[in-house]
Amino acid sequence: MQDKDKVWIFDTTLRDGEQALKASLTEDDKIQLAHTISRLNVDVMEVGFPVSSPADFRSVQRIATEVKGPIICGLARSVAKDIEACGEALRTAQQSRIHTFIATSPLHLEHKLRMSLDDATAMAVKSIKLARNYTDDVEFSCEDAGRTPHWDLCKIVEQAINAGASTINLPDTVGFVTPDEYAAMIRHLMNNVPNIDKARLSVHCHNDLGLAVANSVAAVQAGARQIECTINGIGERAGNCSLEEVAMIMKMRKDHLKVHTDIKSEEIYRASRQVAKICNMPVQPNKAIVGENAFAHSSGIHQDGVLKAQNTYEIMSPESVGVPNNQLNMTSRSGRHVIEHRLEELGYQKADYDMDSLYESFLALADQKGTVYDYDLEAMIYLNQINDKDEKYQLEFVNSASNSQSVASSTIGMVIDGEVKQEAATGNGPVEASFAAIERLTGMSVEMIEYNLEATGQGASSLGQVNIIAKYDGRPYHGAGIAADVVEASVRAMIRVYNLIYRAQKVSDLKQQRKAG
Ligand SMILES: CC(=O)SCCNC(=O)CCNC(=O)[C@H](O)C(C)(C)COP(=O)(O)OP(=O)(O)OC[C@H]1O[C@@H](n2cnc3c(N)ncnc32)[C@H](O)[C@@H]1OP(=O)(O)O
Ligand SMILES: CC(C)C(=O)C(=O)O
Repeated sequence: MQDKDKVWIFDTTLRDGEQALKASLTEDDKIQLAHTISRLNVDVMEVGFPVSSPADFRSVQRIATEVKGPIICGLARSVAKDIEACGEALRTAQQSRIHTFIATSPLHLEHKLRMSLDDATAMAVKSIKLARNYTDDVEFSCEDAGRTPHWDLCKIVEQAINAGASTINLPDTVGFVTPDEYAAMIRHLMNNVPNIDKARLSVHCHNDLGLAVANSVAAVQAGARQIECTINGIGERAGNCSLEEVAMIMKMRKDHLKVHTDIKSEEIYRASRQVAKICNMPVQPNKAIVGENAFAHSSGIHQDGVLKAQNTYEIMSPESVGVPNNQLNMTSRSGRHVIEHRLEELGYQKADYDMDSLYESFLALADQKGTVYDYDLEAMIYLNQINDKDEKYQLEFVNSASNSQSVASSTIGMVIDGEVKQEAATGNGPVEASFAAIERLTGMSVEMIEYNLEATGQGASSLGQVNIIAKYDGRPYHGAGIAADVVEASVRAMIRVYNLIYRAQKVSDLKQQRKAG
């Protein structure tokens, strides 16, 4: 018995998503991503366009052999050689689908394909029949359906279903239509194609006007039961409908939409991080569901609300999408409640500090540097003021050398407690060599958690900004450095980290003394 309220999730991260990447993914990258996507419990996974290159053919073939669970799908134009390559690449899959397509809009027919709708229909029918020799599961897409007259869609879709297609996809290829128009198109087909009950209707939306998710939801409300989407919304141009967003909309608004998916939402965050990393496509911080700020609260009124009842400002729990916890960022927009809460978590009682004066120092520091971290809070309690000018470690000079034929070397000069000292070290690159020299100078070794380099400005006047998160004794420290030279910017960021560690050690000594006394 078919579950009429289930919306199939068709992931196309490795096909449409991959089309948008600057650097190609290796076969191993694709296998790794395919396993991750299958853990999400998607229904179908489109993993490539086998005819397009020998490497794509091989990776589809490997995924078909190695990845179990979802239906493995490949894309093919409505031409015999594409279908044959696709069928061959998918041969070893437990369940396979051939997805074939042809454009149907007057614009694409006239200028791109240079043929009539009847000719395109004949090619589609022939291809679907050929595809059925390889698998019973054939999907047909009317490319640019969003700009195709509805009655034209009806004609080709009816014939495609008669030829053996069991999924009919109506893509808004260029992200042009609005949700009400898209819903009307779905309804038109449902009401006017006589054999429509023999196929599942699918949607594939692009995000050129930022409507991919809204259009997909509108189509589901109108009766579509498959959404094509990608993790983090990656894809051609402005991308595709984002998998995590539609999956969570269906989950969080089941009360209203009355449909569901089989997505294991707790796997979303891991998948998003992996796609961002392997595809080298960072996620914008304010991206819904998976952005760095999606579960971060930065203003006092929100933080106070969340501390009193999490759902005041969180419509879903971070754990439900696999994010370990929410974040209460301490900034100049924070209030006293969150500071008190954080200090309580760190083991402090109200009697340990005077909130009014602490809050004053907090605001001054937050205005100056943005985010205030735990070690800053503790330093405010134990040290009357945080004066960055007389820090323990100060950079005197960086002298690094690197070339493509040998290891890099670096000599760092630092003023430590007023005395100039220098050390040299080697490494795989000048940054690594510099960090090794700093380690020698300070006698302390840190564990690098994150290293981020960004260029600010353009051309000759551009600056490198380096942000580092490094752990020492189990605690993360954040350092930033800016300089025209990226090695120097890295060194400055790392020295900042060492100064914070030194300050935290001083605080810890004072803590011990206070306890003892
Ligand atoms: C909307 C989408 O995302 S569709 C998928 C887009 N993905 C890709 O294009 C990635 C894979 N593509 C490729 O590797 C190559 O473009 C190939 C192998 C498919 C074709 O390469 P080439 O033969 O060199 O052709 P090229 O890409 O320059 O042009 C496309 C040809 O396919 C035709 N074509 C386009 N779509 C279709 C279709 N659905 N069915 C049949 N023919 C089509 C075009 O009209 C053009 O034909 P022409 O050479 O007779 O003018
Ligand atoms: C091939 C189809 C499904 C497509 O990618 C599009 O129309 O955007």
